[in-house]
Amino acid sequence: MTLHNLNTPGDALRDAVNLADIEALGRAALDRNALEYYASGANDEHTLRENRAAFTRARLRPRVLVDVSGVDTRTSVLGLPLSSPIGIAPSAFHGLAHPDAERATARAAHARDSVMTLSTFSNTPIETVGADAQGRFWFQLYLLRDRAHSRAMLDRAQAAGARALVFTVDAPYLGRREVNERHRFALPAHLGAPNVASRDALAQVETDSGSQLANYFRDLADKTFTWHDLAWLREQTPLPIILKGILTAEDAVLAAEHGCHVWVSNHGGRQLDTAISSFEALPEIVDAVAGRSEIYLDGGVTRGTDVLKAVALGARAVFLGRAALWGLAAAGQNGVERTLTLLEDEFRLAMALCGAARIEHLTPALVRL
Ligand SMILES: Cc1cc2nc3c(=O)[nH]c(=O)nc-3n(C[C@H](O)[C@H](O)[C@H](O)COP(=O)(O)O)c2cc1C
Ligand SMILES: CCCCC(=O)C(=O)O
Repeated sequence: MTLHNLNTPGDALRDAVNLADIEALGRAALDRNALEYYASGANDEHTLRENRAAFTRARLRPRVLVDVSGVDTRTSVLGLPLSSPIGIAPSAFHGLAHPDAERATARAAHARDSVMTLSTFSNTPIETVGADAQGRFWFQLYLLRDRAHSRAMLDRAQAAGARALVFTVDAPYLGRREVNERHRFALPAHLGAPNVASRDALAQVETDSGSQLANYFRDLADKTFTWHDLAWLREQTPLPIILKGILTAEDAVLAAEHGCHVWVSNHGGRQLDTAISSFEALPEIVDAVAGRSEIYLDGGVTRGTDVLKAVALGARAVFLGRAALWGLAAAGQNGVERTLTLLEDEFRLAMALCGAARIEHLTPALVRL
């Protein structure tokens, strides 16, 4: 196994005491093109900031004099055991962060008993990542206008050991990340999107105006898909389906009625600016789903107390978008592992200080919104 530690000395990674320290290391390792792609949100980035602010506003109501000599953070998602309710959200193009790209992320997820969600737009083919993740991965689908191609990706994902299909529903078009428009974000020539297109096809995408990615995605993605079409998707794969990008009780009810699990997300503030934070959307969704489906959340999770608050309010697990990317940029597999470990340790301590020794003890009474 190659371990590239290109930019961050091992000491600096070891000395990182929180995810903000790792973010600083990750940012320092990236060039402007990659950094702006990872960091940006849509338009004025209100939702991007609000995802964090909402967690901070919520206050904890800790219980005391509980035996917390042994705190157990373990849980499961769709039957897959996890060391803690922390997974990795799908993000495109891990090759911008590190030469080991998605392979490093997958190995980290496996090593830490977590789960990685592999983006349709990975720089590494599904099969390679599947081998590294050893069953600890879900596949994220962007439905392409070419349905046969979409179907083929689902078959490949299942054959590679994916345990669920994460169907992203908040991005018929990409949101406008203005800094990417201004600086014409483009995928470097050495990286491809092998699940989706040949390098030649990518090279032909117009780069003279705006973000190459937004231009490319506009032609590729299916924008016609509705709730009625979910029956079609259901027929294409036996995997459990998770709808990623749900923000309202109304849509959560529809998701549950269609037999889907619910991933509460505003895409890290990259799609509809001023959309509600995922943490604030969570309670009405938990109420509406009423136990019919599993509920996950992403957006702004960087502290153990964030994990605790989301789980207390009914999320089965939370997922890391940028936090995982900063770890990957900082030090490849080691960096992602360190990110997961630090957050899990913070979560364990937060549980202990809340008087909760088991995941089942995390209830809404611990949180004042
Ligand atoms: C650089 C980047 C690329 C992303 N690519 C995808 C993607 O390919 N598919 C997808 O469903 N979501 C994608 N997302 C959204 C993430 O899955 C997730 O919803 C979001 O990053 C969570 O917010 P956080 O970054 O604050 O943790 C991407 C996010 C970022 C930052
Ligand atoms: C065409 C890849 C889209 C990736 C994505 O979802 C994002 O940049 O937020």
